[in-house]
Amino acid sequence: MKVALIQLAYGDDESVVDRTARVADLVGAQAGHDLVVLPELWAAGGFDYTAWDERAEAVDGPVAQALSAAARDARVTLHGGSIVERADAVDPDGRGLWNTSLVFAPDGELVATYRKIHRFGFGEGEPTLMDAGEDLVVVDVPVATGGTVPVGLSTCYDLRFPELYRRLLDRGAEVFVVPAAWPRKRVTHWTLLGQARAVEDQCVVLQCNTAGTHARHEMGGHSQAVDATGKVLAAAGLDEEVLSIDIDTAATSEWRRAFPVLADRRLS
Ligand SMILES: NC(=O)CCC(=O)C(=O)O
Repeated sequence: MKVALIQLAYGDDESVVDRTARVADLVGAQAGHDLVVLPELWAAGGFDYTAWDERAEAVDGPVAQALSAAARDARVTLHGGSIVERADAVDPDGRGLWNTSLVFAPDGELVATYRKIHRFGFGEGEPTLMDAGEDLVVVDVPVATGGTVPVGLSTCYDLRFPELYRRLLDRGAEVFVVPAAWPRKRVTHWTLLGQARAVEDQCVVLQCNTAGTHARHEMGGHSQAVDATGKVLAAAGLDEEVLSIDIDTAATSEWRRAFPVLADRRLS
């Protein structure tokens, strides 16, 4: 499976319209990959809390439409990072906004949505402004060499909750995708936890972080692809960068057979 992780950098001065056009061009340049991944909340701004309400949109809103067209033009499965989703049907006790990932097929069809389950902010930001997602999502991504790969979805702060990944594993995931807006000051946790999830669940982990500084938060970059043995296949630095990785997906089941630690679980 050929994967591109687009570690996007942005600041406070670029409009959402300009950033969306730039992202569409970056996705367009990834034709030939099976799966292209963008970071969390790249259009709304990962830590730009005050802009989220104004930048919220439906899953068929302007950013989603641009992503759909970009997936179709490049003929790739596109994990569009996430948007601030505003839904039509809202629980009267809820906030009516979610941090929602959108996955588009190579024909541009929206094939999966995932609402971030663990909200980051300790009483600020996400927990006060957004509702928590409840549903686990595993999506089958087609690969040019034949067949599909089951990919489990998660977002940023979710990475700190290993039980989520165990449940995705139990739903058949062989790859975990983690788009993020993870700050530089905790980036060692980001790289370490990604490798831990790969080792403990014997899954490939694809982490796509944000770069640059926005809303006074310096982002950590260091996107990475980790194989099911915990080996780092590719790693980015601090700046905007696209990682292109060829993943041997058959190696995951070979490793699970050779080192069958998951068969020794006793508390599932
Ligand atoms: N956007 C996020 O979920 C940030 C998570 C984070 O900074 C952390 O877990 O540390």
